[in-house]
Amino acid sequence: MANPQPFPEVQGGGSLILAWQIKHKNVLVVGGGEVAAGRILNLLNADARVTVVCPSSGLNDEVRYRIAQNQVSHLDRVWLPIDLEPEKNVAMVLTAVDDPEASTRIWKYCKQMKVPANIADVPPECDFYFGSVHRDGPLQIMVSTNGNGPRLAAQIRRQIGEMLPVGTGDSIQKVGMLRRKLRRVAPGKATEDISKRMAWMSRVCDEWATEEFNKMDEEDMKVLVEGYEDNIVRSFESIRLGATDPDVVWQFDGSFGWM
Ligand SMILES: C[C@@]1(CC(=O)O)C2=NC(=C\c3[nH]c(c(CCC(=O)O)c3CC(=O)O)Cc3[nH]c(c(CC(=O)O)c3CCC(=O)O)/C=C3\N/C(=C\2)[C@@H](CCC(=O)O)[C@]3(C)CC(=O)O)/[C@H]1CCC(=O)O
Ligand SMILES: NC(=O)c1ccc[n+]([C@@H]2O[C@H](COP(=O)([O-])OP(=O)(O)OC[C@H]3O[C@@H](n4cnc5c(N)ncnc54)[C@H](O)[C@@H]3O)[C@@H](O)[C@H]2O)c1
Repeated sequence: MANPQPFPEVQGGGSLILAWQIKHKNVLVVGGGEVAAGRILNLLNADARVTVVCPSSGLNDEVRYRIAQNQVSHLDRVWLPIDLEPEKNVAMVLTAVDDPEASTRIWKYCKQMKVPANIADVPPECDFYFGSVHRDGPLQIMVSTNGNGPRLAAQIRRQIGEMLPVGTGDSIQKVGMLRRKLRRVAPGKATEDISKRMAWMSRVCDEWATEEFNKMDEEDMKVLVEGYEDNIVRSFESIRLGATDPDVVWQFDGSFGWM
């Protein structure tokens, strides 16, 4: 039966998928094996400040490399409650250890100290799950199966990645540059300024193809933003052809380019 309400239907049982801004915050990773190595890479990609607590004898090559490169700090021992002292300002704990009792101890202590934690492999001891992430510059797509099939999540993530046109990340980067340029040109903070900026930017995103953003250079951006005050969104084609009327895509001058 069709949904009688005009509002989206609630589908409980999912996760709240967010993009956690962990940049420059302290994260404690317990364990230094293969799973820890994957988690550390995710954290470094998000500019977190990472401390790994793990006896040297247990480090795998990748974690050892991150430590040697000073990409992460290292405590050469097993986890201790002092690792979560309030002055250490730990924003998040990730454990990837092969000792379930230690894992549960760490989880309970994290709850006592009110620090969000993920205990790899133990869903009931996770404030949040990891997902499989496709990364292309500023673009991140996370696939979660909500604990049903992590390996399938990785397969789906690969399929999604293969579907996307080459250069999608670069196109998004350009949109980011355009939005920053627009806010420099029109920095207003009043509600009507924000509404106008958002409406114009939404039109640009709807009217321009992703590949056109990819090709857009500094000069194109400048010309496009010049239309902002008058609420004009010129097409990529008209900008490249140098036409001034936004509705005139191309005016034939009879020259076929010979004059
Ligand atoms: C996505 C990914 C991210 C990452 O880890 O970074 C991730 N697991 C990955 C791989 C993977 N994990 C496991 C296998 C072996 C094959 C298999 O069992 O399927 C493989 C495949 C492999 O190794 O190839 C074993 C496993 N995993 C969990 C349990 C416990 C359980 O299910 O109860 C068991 C043991 C089951 C048992 O005892 O038999 C639990 C979790 N694993 C999650 C995330 C969370 C749910 C995410 C979701 O559902 O989408 C959740 C709930 C908690 C968490 O850990 O955050 C990463 C792929 C990254 C990538 O490659 O892109
Ligand atoms: N969720 C997932 O994606 C996923 C996938 C595969 C495995 N796992 C599970 O994650 C855990 C880790 O897997 P792995 O392959 O990295 O194992 P691993 O054996 O390679 O690494 C375990 C690490 O934990 C360290 N360690 C053990 N006790 C410790 C303690 N008290 N304090 C600090 N460090 C300690 C060891 O020295 C070692 O570095 C296992 O429980 C595994 O079953 C999870």
